[in-house]
Amino acid sequence: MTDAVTVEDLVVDRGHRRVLHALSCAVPAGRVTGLLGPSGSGKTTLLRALVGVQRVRSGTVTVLGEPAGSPGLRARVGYVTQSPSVYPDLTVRENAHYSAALYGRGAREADDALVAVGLADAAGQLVADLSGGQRGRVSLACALVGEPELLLLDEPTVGLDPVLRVELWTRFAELAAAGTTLVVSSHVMDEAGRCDRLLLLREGRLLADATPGELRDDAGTHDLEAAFLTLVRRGERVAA
Ligand SMILES: Nc1ncnc2c1ncn2[C@@H]1O[C@H](COP(=O)(O)OP(=O)(O)OP(=O)(O)O)[C@@H](O)[C@H]1O
Repeated sequence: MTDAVTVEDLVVDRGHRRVLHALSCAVPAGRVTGLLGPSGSGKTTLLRALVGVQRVRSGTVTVLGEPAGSPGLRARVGYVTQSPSVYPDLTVRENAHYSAALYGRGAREADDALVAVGLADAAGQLVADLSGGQRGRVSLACALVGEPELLLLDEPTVGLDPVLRVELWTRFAELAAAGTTLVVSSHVMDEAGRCDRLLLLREGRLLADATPGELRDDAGTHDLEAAFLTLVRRGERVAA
């Protein structure tokens, strides 16, 4: 299996503090990789480094064979930030169609993206009138419409009800099956089981790079949250 992303010895400082400590990892192509870890562990910072918008102190980040942030990657990498990047004074459909135009796609792709995020019925509504969860889904639709090879999603399921969460994870699996590489950050461990591979971050260090099954076997528990805690405690014992 080839890797869509490789990170080697990545060091990032933010606000005079070291946020990523010589982090090395890889993201397999055509799979859903979960980026899991507590709040403040460095998930967003790592995603920003993959997009190429994060100032890095040292290390290398290679994305789809090119250095992260290379101009040639702009149309090949989609990034959905935690706060929705949408136009509130446009309707849902207008937002999707505008993004489609930017990516050289048509109205059909824009409408398909709205169906994929469950917003077809809200297409005529102004984004300003939507709930936070709905706005997040408009943002996701705007990234999907460009059909990027690598899709980076920062906590895309926050604020969504359980039905929508399951539907979106199903959609992520479908995208991966069609060849898209996805990196999905979350601090909800019950979502970890839906990923093909997991990168577990804690305080800017990689605690584990494994499949959910490997993690369960290693920690001797079926519960991924418990497995994560076992790894944390093991790390603390080693450090002590
Ligand atoms: N703009 C900034 N300036 C200075 N420090 C920052 C900035 N943004 C984040 N940090 C710090 O970097 C560290 C990692 O933050 P990051 O946002 O990457 O974590 P995260 O795992 O994505 O958290 P969350 O799940 O809460 O979004 C934190 O200690 C945070 O305080």
